[in-house]
Amino acid sequence: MLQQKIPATVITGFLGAGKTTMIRNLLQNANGKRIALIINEFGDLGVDGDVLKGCGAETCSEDDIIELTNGCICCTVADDFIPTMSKLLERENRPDHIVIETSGLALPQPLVAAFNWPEIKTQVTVDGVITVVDSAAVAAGRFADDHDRVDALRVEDDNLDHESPLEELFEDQLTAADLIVLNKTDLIDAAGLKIVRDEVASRIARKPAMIEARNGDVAAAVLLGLGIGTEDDIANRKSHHELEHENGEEHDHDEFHSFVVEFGPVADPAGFIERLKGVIGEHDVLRVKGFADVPGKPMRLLIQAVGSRIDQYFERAWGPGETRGTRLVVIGLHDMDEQAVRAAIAAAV
Ligand SMILES: Nc1nc2c(ncn2[C@@H]2O[C@H](COP(=O)(O)OP(=O)(O)OP(=O)(O)O)[C@@H](O)[C@H]2O)c(=O)[nH]1
Repeated sequence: MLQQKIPATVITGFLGAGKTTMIRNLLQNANGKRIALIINEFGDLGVDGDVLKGCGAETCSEDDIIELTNGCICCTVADDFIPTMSKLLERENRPDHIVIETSGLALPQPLVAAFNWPEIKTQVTVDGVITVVDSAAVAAGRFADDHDRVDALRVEDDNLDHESPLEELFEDQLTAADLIVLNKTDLIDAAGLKIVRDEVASRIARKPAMIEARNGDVAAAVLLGLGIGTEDDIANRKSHHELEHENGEEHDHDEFHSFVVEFGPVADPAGFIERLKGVIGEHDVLRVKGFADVPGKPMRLLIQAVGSRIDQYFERAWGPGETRGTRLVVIGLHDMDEQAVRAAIAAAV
């Protein structure tokens, strides 16, 4: 008997838009559907996987959460993604649905195109691509505000054929979408939301549905079961890179840079967060996430910075064999001064 294809939902969106938060919600209201999750992160700390493993949803056990940390999924399709999918499909206990969280810097197009590879196409179909948008960041002009800077760089470097890397990625992720989730609407008012809707609509020729959300709280029935089969249409949703390099030049992430800072205990977390905010603002850091060791506290402190907005909460107890320590991933544009940021964070502790 021919097995039914397993639907796979691709969740994309820029750094910190709320992908992991939405997936966490999804796992907790998946109505008994068994979900396998493939998570890809930029920066190799595996924070998202940790956050999701800790969510305790019965519909997705730790075995069902697979982390791909060898770089952005769009660049490691052949080496990483296809073998992972093949292994998943060989399992006796196949999932009802596969959810893939791309890194915030990934282009969804090569990933979706991989579903046309023969070994995958017969068994899985892309249920839909969902693009999560940080509405507050869009309203603040985050993806459109550095035209001057890019123009200045272009004067310095004739080879620069890109628009702003943030803007380009934002458009590429929207271009791939079957459904757009305008997240973080709690941070803006009605006028801001109108700006976001107009801005998003102006970036894409197709008109996928747009829904609004807070903390990624969207019913599973809305996210899963779109039934689009996006792999058949992905050639019509080309990224800037594909349009510019039809000759097959490799795509890379040279526009962005990430590193991990590690240090000891943070005795004054409130003060540290405040000072970290300053460092982020001064050096235009895009994203910081990781865990801190707060002396006297049995739990580790999760730190999540998106631009200079920082969330923090005690996430889970340090394990018995686990070495306490503070480890943060820092992500910025390629010209971020790593040594200066390292020194500034060290001074902020
Ligand atoms: N105020 C507010 N914060 C949110 C909302 N959704 C997510 N966040 C916060 O935004 C931060 C980033 O959320 P994540 O879900 O980790 O974002 P992500 O897209 O998975 O991030 P990357 O994997 O780094 O690309 C976290 O601190 C979340 O708690 C929202 O609707 N409103």
